Amino acid sequence: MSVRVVARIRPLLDKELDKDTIVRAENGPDGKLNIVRIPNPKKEEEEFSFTFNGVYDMETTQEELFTNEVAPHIKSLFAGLDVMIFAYGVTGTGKTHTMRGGMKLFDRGIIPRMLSNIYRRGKKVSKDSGGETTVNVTMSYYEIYNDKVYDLFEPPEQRSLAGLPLRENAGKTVVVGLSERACNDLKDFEALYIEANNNRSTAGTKLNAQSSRSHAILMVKVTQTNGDEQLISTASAIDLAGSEDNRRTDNNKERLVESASINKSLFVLSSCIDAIGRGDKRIPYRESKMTRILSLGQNNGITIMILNLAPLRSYHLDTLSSLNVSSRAKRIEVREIENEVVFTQPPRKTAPLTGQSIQRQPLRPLANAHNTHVNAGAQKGDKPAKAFSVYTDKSKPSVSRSSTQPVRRANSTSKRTSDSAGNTRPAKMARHNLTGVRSSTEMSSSKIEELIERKVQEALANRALEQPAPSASNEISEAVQRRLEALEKRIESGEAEDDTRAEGLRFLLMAKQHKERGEDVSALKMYELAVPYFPGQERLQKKIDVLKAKIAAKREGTLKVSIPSETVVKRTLATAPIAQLPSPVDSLENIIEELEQRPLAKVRKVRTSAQSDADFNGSAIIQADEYDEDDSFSYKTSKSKKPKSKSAKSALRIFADEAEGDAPRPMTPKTRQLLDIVNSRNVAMITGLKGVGKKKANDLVEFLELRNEDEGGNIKTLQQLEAVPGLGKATVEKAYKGISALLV
Ligand SMILES: Nc1ncnc2c1ncn2[C@@H]1O[C@H](COP(=O)(O)OP(=O)(O)OP(=O)(O)O)[C@@H](O)[C@H]1O
Repeated sequence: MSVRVVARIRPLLDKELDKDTIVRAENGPDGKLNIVRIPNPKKEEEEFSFTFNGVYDMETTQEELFTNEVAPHIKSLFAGLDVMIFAYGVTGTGKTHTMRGGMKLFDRGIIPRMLSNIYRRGKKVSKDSGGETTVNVTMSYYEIYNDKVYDLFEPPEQRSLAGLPLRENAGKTVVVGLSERACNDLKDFEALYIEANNNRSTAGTKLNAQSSRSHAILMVKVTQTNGDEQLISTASAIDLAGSEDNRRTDNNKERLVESASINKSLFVLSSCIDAIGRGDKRIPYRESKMTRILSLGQNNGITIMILNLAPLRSYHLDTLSSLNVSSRAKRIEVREIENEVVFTQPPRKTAPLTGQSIQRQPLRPLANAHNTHVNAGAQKGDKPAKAFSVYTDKSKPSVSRSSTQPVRRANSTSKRTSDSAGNTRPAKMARHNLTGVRSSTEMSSSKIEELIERKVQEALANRALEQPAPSASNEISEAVQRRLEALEKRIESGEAEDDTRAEGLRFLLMAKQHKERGEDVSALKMYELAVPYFPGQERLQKKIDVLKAKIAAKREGTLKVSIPSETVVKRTLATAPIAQLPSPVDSLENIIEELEQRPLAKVRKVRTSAQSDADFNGSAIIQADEYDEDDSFSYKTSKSKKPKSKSAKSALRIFADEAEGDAPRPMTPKTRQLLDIVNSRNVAMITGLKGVGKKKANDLVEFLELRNEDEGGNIKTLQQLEAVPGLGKATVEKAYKGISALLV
């Protein structure tokens, strides 16, 4: 089954009533509303049309959207399928309104309605089983802000600056150290949801008075227990931050950096969608945390993408861009595989699923010691869970390691070694239709590859998880704690700036890679994303100008004639044959020219929204539950230097910052930049290093992933880098020398 992609056009806001609208919904040949039409920005008399699985026009109510798109899948959730719904679109187009909604009962968004529905269905399931099945609901809620993961149950002032790490386990992305809270009813949920939303990063921008500056991910885990059988499935609701054209937002520096991060992750998402569409072997999931978590095309269950659109002309080019991305997303296949029922021990009477028990470990030690942490947690059954799998519903025992489950697995208190060895693992009861899927004898080569890749990932993750837990855990925790504190102090005292520079450098690297591949539009985008990090950099600006000129010249020289996925419709008689009309992709290239012509707005002082997050009134949910008719529930770059000769002398100099004598010397900026890139674990960036190919980059990232955090996690010196298997001195030297070429 493919990702279901539906578009929702928001109504005009009061302040927009006199504005020109250009987006309209239309019936398809089957009589269903499933087409979005928008004029060609270059030729008003032509229209582009995009077909979706469903289109919701300005009049659509919250209830209609929920009833049509989400309610039918709650049954599937209880049948063991994971459900993921995410809202995508430009800033100010209604993503948060769609997912969270307003205060009034009728205005509630998908999330509160979904919870309401889950509780109702839970009661029904329990009733229908004569009380034998118990249903428990827990939730986790986190945001990805500036590419860092933060638990939304953690107030911002208590967050570790580094955020929570991600790990791959059993083919799924795991947020290590994320808390999971029990919410037995709507009242619990309401309290938790409001509390967490108050911790979300929002701010006022010119385009949206209360703009989400982060991607917010809500995970609702439904656990059904009947005797010693347990079925866990997860509903995820994701409110992505909106892409922004900073020439329209009047963003200040802080907003610009956020914006660059948002735009980068959304760019990576569209690159992933493109790569999946092309059938590439390598999908660039790892280039942003958001795409790692979404794992589009790798996840199982049901995936629904809601494309939010503003009908206004002022959004024209942005709207076209998001229509292009999302119309391609509907070709992504999602395996409709249910989670398996697993056997557990009978429920413990002392099960802690009451009230708002917090099922988490202190955050700080976790941030550095997650590998051993997870293991330790698995061995000490009485301790609260130390890690929560983002997609905890797979049947592997290691995944369901949260000791906070109302019912534990038969071996949840036993050692992980026996657990993961598989010999003593209790038999799983595969659901019949799952068996059907697995017993398929016709396995395509891509499926085999996928299977192998998954197995390798599992093996790697298990290896990481099975590293022996430290015996003197208290001592180590303290050591880790000290290191974290030192790290935080260093960050507070200015290293955060380095982080930011490294982020800017990342964009430059990606730009360079795109340029080398001849992808000029993408390269331009990356250079533009780098601008906020290197304000006033003339050379960067020159690169942008040269690329723009190149793109414009290319476009004029060879007008593309292909119309990839969608149709161009003439509204009036036009003389040009359809085949010669620019495709939507062409129009995207035109964006640049269009933007060039716009005057750069002066940076205005940005209002930080004084409004509290009062957009959601939980009591409305409770009220709703009572309604029967509610059926739902520069840095100063080292100036480009002349290439150094490959003399032994130069090699010595390269390593002089740490190699001479016993005491390490202070790190040179070039070394720091090289190590920043390496430690970013970003394959695309690492591949941008001179002399480092894809294989080396992948091996390096894998090495870093497996490296025990207690040994330092990151590579700290060039010598350590040299020692990485598969690299060696010559490669490191080459990469080091190539660094200056990457700088502007
Ligand atoms: N369907 C709708 N009906 C009524 N008002 C809406 C609708 N969709 C959006 N709005 C209003 O439009 C404004 C912007 O919506 P919202 O904050 O949800 O956008 P967003 O896409 O989440 O933006 P950002 O990416 O900046 O967070 C809000 O005032 C919201 O109440």
